[in-house]
Amino acid sequence: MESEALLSVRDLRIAFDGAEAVRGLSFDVRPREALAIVGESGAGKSLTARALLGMLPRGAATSGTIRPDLSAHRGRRISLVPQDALSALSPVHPVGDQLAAAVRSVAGVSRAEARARAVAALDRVGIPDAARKARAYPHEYSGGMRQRAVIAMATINEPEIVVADEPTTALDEERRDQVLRVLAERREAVGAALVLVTHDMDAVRNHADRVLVMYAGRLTELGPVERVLGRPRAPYTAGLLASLPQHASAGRRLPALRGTPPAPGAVPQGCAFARRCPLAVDTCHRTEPEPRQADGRLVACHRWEELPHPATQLFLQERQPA
Ligand SMILES: Nc1ncnc2c1ncn2[C@@H]1O[C@H](COP(=O)(O)OP(=O)(O)OP(=O)(O)O)[C@@H](O)[C@H]1O
Repeated sequence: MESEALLSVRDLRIAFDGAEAVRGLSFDVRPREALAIVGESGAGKSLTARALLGMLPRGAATSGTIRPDLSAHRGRRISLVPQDALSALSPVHPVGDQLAAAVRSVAGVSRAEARARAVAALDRVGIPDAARKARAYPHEYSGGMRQRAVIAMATINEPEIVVADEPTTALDEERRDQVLRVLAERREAVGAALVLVTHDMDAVRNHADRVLVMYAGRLTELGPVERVLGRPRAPYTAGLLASLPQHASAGRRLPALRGTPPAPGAVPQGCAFARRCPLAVDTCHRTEPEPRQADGRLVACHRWEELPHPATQLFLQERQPA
């Protein structure tokens, strides 16, 4: 496994004022794979993604290792597609100039050549009339087009890894899949791996090879998408999937995870999910489970063998009054 890693994260910890938001996370990113990171708000997904880029917020204290360290090669070997395209583009320069500048920051090419590459890159992400649009400013683009331009920017220098942090959250539903398809197409064309932070399980199903499920700053489950989503082994993953709208039906309540995740610095002893877990026993409240290999994935749960399949009912019953 080590030898196939493009990037290895080991025992990553990220804390603010002593409160750990990421608590000992280890995983690999493999060449050309699409790795999705999912979990409820506050799980530490964005921090993890940004740590790969060396773009953590001020005040973050980190330990552990990320190898190789690509933070000095941002825009070349590793690039970011953020949630908000406007934060990735300068408002005061035409989009084509920004792409051309990105090209010239790595390749010793003429202005004309950089410009031609910028236009071609915009064309490839489906910007109509790319030569003209290259002269326009970001505010003259629609939201979906801006996000495509950012994808063009993030892939123009053929990086090894593209990190996309909720890249479609700001878009309407119709545009989301289009933008994800463009992202998949471009990163495949340049041979880059993708790390995709998302809340959208359809995006995971349609666009990722493996999925890392995070809870309270830790790995809960990590493995191939079809295995993990098809038959989750961690109760948390099962609860997350059970909470999706497709499990609601006439006259039935939507199954749901009770409660909320613990805040950094207030994580209880034992498994951080135990208080919300329908399968928790004493051990779960005492000892934090370490990730281990089980059924073709990594799972951090003392009770993974007891989880029924499908587990939806387990979460539905939890919500019903006694
Ligand atoms: N700049 C910061 N200062 C202090 N604490 C922070 C900061 N950024 C993040 N945190 C803490 O780390 C936790 C995890 O943040 P992160 O952005 O990684 O969550 P996330 O899983 O990406 O959530 P979301 O899905 O809402 O984006 C936050 O809930 C917060 O407690």
